[in-house]
Order: sequence, then C-alpha cells, then structure tokens
Amino acid sequence: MASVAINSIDFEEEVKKARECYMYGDYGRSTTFYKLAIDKLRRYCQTLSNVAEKKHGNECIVELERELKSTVEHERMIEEIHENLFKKYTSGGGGRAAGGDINNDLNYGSPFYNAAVDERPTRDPGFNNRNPAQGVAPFQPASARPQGGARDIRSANHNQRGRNPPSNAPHNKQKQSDNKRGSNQADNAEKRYIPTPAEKDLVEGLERDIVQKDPNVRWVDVAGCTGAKKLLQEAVVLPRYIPDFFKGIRRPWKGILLFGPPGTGKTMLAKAVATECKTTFFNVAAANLTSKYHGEGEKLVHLLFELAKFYAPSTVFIDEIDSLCSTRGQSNEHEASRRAKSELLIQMDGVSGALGNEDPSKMIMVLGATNHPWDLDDAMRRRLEKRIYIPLPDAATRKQLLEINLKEVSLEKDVDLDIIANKLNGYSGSDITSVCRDAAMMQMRRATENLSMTQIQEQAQVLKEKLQSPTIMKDFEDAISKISSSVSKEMLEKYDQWMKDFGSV
Ligand SMILES: Nc1ncnc2c1ncn2[C@@H]1O[C@H](COP(=O)(O)OP(=O)(O)OP(=O)(O)O)[C@@H](O)[C@H]1O
Repeated sequence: MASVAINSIDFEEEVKKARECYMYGDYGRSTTFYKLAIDKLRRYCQTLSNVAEKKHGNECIVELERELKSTVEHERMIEEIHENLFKKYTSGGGGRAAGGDINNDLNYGSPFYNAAVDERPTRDPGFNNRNPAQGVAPFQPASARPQGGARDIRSANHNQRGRNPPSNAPHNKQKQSDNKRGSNQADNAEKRYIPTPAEKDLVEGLERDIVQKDPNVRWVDVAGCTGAKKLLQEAVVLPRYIPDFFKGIRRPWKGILLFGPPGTGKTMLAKAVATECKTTFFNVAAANLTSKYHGEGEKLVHLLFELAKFYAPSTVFIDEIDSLCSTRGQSNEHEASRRAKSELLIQMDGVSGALGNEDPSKMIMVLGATNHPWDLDDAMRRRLEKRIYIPLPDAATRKQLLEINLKEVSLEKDVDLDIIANKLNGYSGSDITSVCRDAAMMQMRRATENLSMTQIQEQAQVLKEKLQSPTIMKDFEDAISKISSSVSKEMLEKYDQWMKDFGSV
C-alpha cells in the first residue's frame, strides 16, 4: 500500500505508538492504539467528499486492521505460552517450592525457566526469526517508524513476560496490579523498572545519573548538625519504623527543606537519611530537570516520581530546588521550566498520598536543598513543610570536621586542632575540607619546590621517604591564609532573617 497522504490528522500519533508498542512486544497497548487510530481514521474518511481520497483512506483502514489482527494474534500466542507454562508448573512437574510465585517462575531469570523447552511458540514456526517490521504494512509517515532498527522479538517477549503476566490467568491478578510496571525477578534478584518504549531514554538517563541504591553516608559521617539530624530522624526515620504513631495530625511531613550556606553538609545529610532509612536515593540537581533534558523536564519529573514509587521506600533529594521553583511569573521564566515546576508541585501533593496509604514500605520523602531560600516559590515553600537551617559549623563541629578530614594524614605534635578550629570561624564544611587538603599538600610542595619533572622522576624513591614526614602547624596557618571563607556576613544575616520568618526549629 502506498504511503498515506492524510498526514494532517491526529491518528498518526496513535499509529506511531501502536507500532512502537508492537515492536517492543507490548501487544496489549499496541492493540488499544490500533483501535483508536482506526476509529479516528474511519471518522475522518466519513467527512471526505473527494472519491480518490476516500478510497485511499479506506485502503489505509484495511491495512491498519490487518496490522491489528496480527498484533492480536501475537498477544494470544504469548498468553498461550504463559498458560502452558502455568499448567506445567501447577501439574506438579515443575517442582515449585511451597509458597513460590508463579509470576517469578515465568521470568527468564527464574530457575524454572528452561530456554530449550519454553522458548519458541509452536503456532507460527517463522515467528521468532521474523523482523516484526516485515509483518506490518508500510503505513507511513516514516517518522512514525521506531528508530534504530527492530528489536529482537524474543527479548520483546521477554519484556512482555517480565512486565505483565497474562491478563486472563486468575492466579496472576493480585500480582499483576502490584507489579504493573516492573519486572518481578526471581526472589533474590533486584526488581527493575521496565519503561515503555517512549520512556526508555529518559528512564535510562534517570537511572544512570540520579538513582543511587546506597549512598553510604552514615549519621556519624556528618559532623555537627545535631539539631538537623534530630529533626530529620523525627520527620523521616521514625515514621518508617513506628508508622502507627504518625497518623492524622501527626502525619509525616510532605517535604523537608534543608537551607543554608553552600558546603555545610546538606547533601551529606540527605544521603545519610537515605542510608539510615535504607531507602533508594534519587539525587536530582534541579537545574538538570530543565536544562539537561531540553524541554522534557515535565515528563522527567513525572517519571522521577514513577521510579520513586516503584523503588519505594525512596528519598527524592532535589538540590538547588530554588532554580526550579523560584518565584513564579517572572518574565524570564521559561515555559518548559514552568511546566516542570507545576508537575513537581502536583507530584509532591501525590507523595502525601503515598504516605497516606499507611504502608511505610511505600514511603517517599522529598528533601529539597537550597542556598537561596528567599528565591523559593510560595507554593513550593508551603509543600516543604519542615524547613531546617543548616548553618556554618560551630567550634566543636569545626574540630570534628578537621578530625574527619585528617584521619589519614599524619600530624606533627605541634598541630593543635582546637587552635585551628578557632581560626576557622566563619568557614563552611567544604572550606575546611579545602584547608585540610591544602595543608596536607604543603609537604609535597616543599619537597618538590626546586625540582624539574625529570628530577622528580629520577628521585622518586627519595621523595617518597620525604613525603612520609608529618604535616606541621605552619602548613595549616599557610593554608588558612590562602583560603578564605566562602560565605559573607551579609549572607549569614539573610539566612538568619529567613530562618526567623519561615524556618522550623
Ligand atoms: N557537616 C559536615 N560533615 C562532614 N563533611 C562536611 C560537612 N559539611 C560539609 N562537608 C564537606 O563539604 C563537602 C560538601 O558538602 P555538601 O555537598 O553536603 O554541602 P552542601 O551544603 O550540600 O553544599 P551545596 O549547598 O553547595 O550543595 C562534603 O563532601 C564534605 O567533604
């Protein structure tokens, strides 16, 4: 059939999706999209008066119906395979362990899956080797064709199995709703979110850049911040362990804001929350939501929360949240970021629903961080109900930070950490890390001061011994004189004021 010239109407999108779903083995959704497309095209043809156009439109309908029929057949075939497998395991031959889950058994990763026996459906011997695109009619536009060539239909079937067990198998009903979007791997394997073809790239990007299974930062790794730790424990950790108490008026907070000068440990605190609560950690730089994935911010935010629900319990940490949720209606606000922001607000409202279901294992906690709390949108500020100030470290915390940073550095006896901590008044945690790093490098600088690269190579062994000598007090004094505090007095006054106006204690 010739390519269709009726490009202007909106059934193209349905055809595109129908074919995409078909290519990826998602026959159920493919069928739905085909039906929608056919319906739209049929109605469109009824409005045509030009005979040739009408004839062409009807030819397209016939072609789409043919594609639909083949999709339905494939869907049936997959269901049949599942049924056969089910019969096999329930007739006693499969040796399933008591209490085992048939859905797990149907996964390829399962010990019950035997590729040699179960792989190929018998109904259509050529099916597994066929490029699915060959089976479908060339209804264009070409843009509607999936890019990158056809995917192996066997892996598509694999996905189909992992994703949705056969709808007509009664034993699967419960599991099916629990496991709607993800593959349910064998018992000990990690479950994975299976995206739709349209979501694939974004989900892969999110999983690569954002999801962290174990951030591995404990409370003890974060110096000071005692008040913040206590509040976070009360707000995040305790509801997970004693959910019955955190109901009604005591319901957990929808979201928490960590604000304060840069480099004071906000990110570390968020990671510690995720580690201590054993939640999946989503570490999102808000700016990425609008810039890195051009124009897809809204979709990305939506998917981010889909993933968070799927991998729940989750902690969604949004750093620099002010860059996404700055005061609304500013003339320079881009439409895409406005939409992403609205989606974030909607999703955050939904998060309380996740908590409201009273299942702590489904809990999603949104933690925002900002160095510019005064730039936050009112709507977002309201949703970040608990607002915790992470100030510059006090003297005791500064000493603790020095100890943490210098635990692998040998120090001369004259090094007095209390004196250094006093000198670092006004420095942030990351400023202190920089001072320690610089001080620890002084030894190497002294040793290599007048040497060329060639001489350094030649004297490597002697140098190595010299570098064993400890860091001295003067190294710290020199480092402090070179590195100044990154936070100004005016900024600190601004934080204090905002804390008085909007902060939580
Ligand atoms: N309280 C702290 N305990 C231990 N290390 C800290 C602390 N505060 C800062 N640091 C050091 O500073 C670095 C930066 O900390 P972190 O990223 O948590 O700060 P932040 O407040 O999130 O900064 P920003 O606002 O710039 O994102 C850490 O990797 C760590 O080396």
